[in-house]
Amino acid sequence: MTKIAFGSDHVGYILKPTVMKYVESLGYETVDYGTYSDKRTDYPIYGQKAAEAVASGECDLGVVICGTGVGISLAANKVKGIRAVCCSEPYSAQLSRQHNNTNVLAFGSRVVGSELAKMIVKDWLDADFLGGRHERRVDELGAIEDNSIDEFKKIKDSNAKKYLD
Ligand SMILES: O=C(CO)[C@H](O)[C@H](O)[C@H](O)COP(=O)(O)O
Repeated sequence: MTKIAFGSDHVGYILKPTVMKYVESLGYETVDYGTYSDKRTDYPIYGQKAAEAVASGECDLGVVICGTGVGISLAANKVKGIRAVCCSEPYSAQLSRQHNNTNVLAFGSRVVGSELAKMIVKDWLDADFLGGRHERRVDELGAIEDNSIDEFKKIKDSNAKKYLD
């Protein structure tokens, strides 16, 4: 069963249980990496926890929530191997999976209500990475992260079959 890591700060905590319950109703397993109350705390802590669960393979994907989604998405993206998207509508969520192979979704409980949050999560989870030319670009993101972009460009310029699209 696909396992989804959840993380939030105190503001995202307001929306998190509703979204977790909905994701479970879709047939996914969920794991809550905190925070576990509305006591003021800091989003980087929980963005990192959820992102590391995805990066390590402990979970398959992650959903992180703060006030706007911005701060906690920034935190998640600091973890190697994480491609976190912050969005407030389903279209970007879907395309972020199809084109960018995102593995963490972020949004803000001060920005979206529970019903729109459910739509965003469902469209994100339902979408699949399209590969092809998009794979080259995602690999390029990884090369930047690994500080190996020069090596990557050699592979790309060699017209490696993988990147002919
Ligand atoms: O919404 C945010 C901007 O990214 C943060 O993630 C926090 O949720 C927000 O800054 C918390 O604000 P508070 O005034 O400390 O409750």
